[in-house]
Amino acid sequence: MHDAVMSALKTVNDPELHRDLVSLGMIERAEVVDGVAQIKVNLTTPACPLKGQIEEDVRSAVLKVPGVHTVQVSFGATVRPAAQPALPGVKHVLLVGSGKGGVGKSSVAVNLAASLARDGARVGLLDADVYGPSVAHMLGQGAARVSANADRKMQPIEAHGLRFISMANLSPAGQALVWRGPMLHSAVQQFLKDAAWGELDYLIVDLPPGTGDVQLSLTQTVQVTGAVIVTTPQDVALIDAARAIDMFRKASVPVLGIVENMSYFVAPDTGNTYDLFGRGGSRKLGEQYPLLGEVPIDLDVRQDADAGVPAVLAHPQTVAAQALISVARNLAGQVSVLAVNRALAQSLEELPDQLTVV
Ligand SMILES: Nc1ncnc2c1ncn2[C@@H]1O[C@H](COP(=O)(O)OP(=O)(O)OP(=O)(O)O)[C@@H](O)[C@H]1O
Repeated sequence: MHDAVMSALKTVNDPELHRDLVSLGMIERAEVVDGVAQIKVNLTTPACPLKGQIEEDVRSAVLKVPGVHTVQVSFGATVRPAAQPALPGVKHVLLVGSGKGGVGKSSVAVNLAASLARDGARVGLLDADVYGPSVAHMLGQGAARVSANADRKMQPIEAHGLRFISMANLSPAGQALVWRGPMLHSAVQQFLKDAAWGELDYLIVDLPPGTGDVQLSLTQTVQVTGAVIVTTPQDVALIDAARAIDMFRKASVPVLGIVENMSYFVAPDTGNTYDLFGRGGSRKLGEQYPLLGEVPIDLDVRQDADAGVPAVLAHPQTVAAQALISVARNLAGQVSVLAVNRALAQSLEELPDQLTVV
């Protein structure tokens, strides 16, 4: 019976990875007792965007096995690391960048991090927007101060199920930073390497807007899995977003997708939708970059940020929060695809050596 169930599961493909669940090592348990099959699928991310579809496909495949009348599907998740871990204990470093300031990059970074943590991932958030650090404020921790632990490492602050570090928690409130490139480089290095991040599935980095020293320094300091570009849909923002994409391309950082923020506005009184800045404009950036989602302008996103609770936690049912949750899941899906494909490519590279040994 077990063999028959495994054969049935071999016909189910992960919709994003395009390989079957058995070869991908995603079947953690497959048991049948008195006609009841219990299947536990170990997803490649707890924020899997296609969990529902996988559940349906597993159920219908296993129901075809003679003698099975009920299928119970449960899920676990283990995030697959990049070929080389970014930092000790950190599986993926994901950069959130933008060409221009004010497009909602920090809001997206904070909500992405909170959404991934809400789905069960271990998440860190590094506010590398050293000139305008807003992450601490958006997480309601503007007054908190970073302390050193027993190993004299910076201890990230915990809030809303994630860990974060921001320059705002190091420098006295309200003081501007007047630092030159090399100092910024070393500050970012310290945030990354001298902080006790612990075990993380994703370390989200909120970059300063544009294409400057901090961005370059980060891509050179650690093995980054990929970058997300946040833009608004109007042409002036897209021109700068294209520049940011080009910077990542030159630094060999894969662009995992685009987030179109302030994409449209739904009037709360009439329900009418207005495309204030020309919704869908980010498609002009090119077909090769997945559009991770379109986030509308929403009063809650701004008010929740000012109240220190990310909208995906404070008002998860609103259209904007749902869009942000879906952006986070689509991003997690892209990361899984990249990690699994890299692991496969690596195992293929190793194959000739193994054959020689045999
Ligand atoms: N979808 C949205 N709906 C409503 N308000 C938003 C939305 N996205 C961002 N905002 C608001 O717009 C303002 C700017 O957002 P945010 O600070 O995230 O932008 P940014 O791109 O990180 O800016 P900078 O690069 O200058 O740091 C904030 O007040 C934020 O609350």
